[in-house]
Amino acid sequence: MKHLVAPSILSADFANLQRDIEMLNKSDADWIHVDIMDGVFVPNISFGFPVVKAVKQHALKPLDVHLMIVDPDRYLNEFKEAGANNISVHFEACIHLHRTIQKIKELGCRAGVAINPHTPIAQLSDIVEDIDLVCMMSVNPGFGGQKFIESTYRRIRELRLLAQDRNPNLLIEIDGGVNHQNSLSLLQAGANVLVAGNTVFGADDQMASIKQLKDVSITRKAV
Ligand SMILES: O=C(CO)[C@H](O)[C@H](O)COP(=O)(O)O
Repeated sequence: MKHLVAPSILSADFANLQRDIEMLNKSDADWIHVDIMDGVFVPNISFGFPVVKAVKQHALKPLDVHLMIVDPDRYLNEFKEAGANNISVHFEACIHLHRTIQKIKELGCRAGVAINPHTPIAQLSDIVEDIDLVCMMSVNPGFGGQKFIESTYRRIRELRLLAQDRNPNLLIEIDGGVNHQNSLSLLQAGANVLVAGNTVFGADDQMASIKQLKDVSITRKAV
């Protein structure tokens, strides 16, 4: 399968959000990545339901919602109603992760688990067959524009190996510090979804930057 590109609107111009969503509609982007931060799970607050609903009104592409919030079960219905197509919850924020994943699926969304850079990949061993995607953090969550953490390559390979028997179609999404220098290596390691904030919205030609991420082509290495 051709990899997917999901620009993160955390780096968009919030004063011109409709313009930026319309740019994404016309671009080669596959999903629109939407970061929700509560100021508790991460040291930053982004935006909530009214903004997600407003984005949904203009978006022609699926909303890939990444919940960086504690106890996300409280808000799954609301995010579905606001327009989420994919919902990822943090491994570190869920006490009953299996139940949370079942709930996301019952809502008709793709179910994802996001994992912090310090959390061992092996912790996903007993949930990997129940999920559609892993949002692998390649920075510490909370802010756009951070430096990519190099151990991510090893972690992608480890996750691909873990998933190969139990969920070979698992989507491995890399979130944080993705750019035109590391995109090929990430795909070669086994990722198949690239999230990019600053690389897209910080570019002079944003649509060209998305196209460049989308056009990376690989011969996949055996894991
Ligand atoms: O989840 C996130 C931060 O917690 C963002 O999606 C991520 O940082 C993307 O921004 P950039 O590509 O600029 O690093």
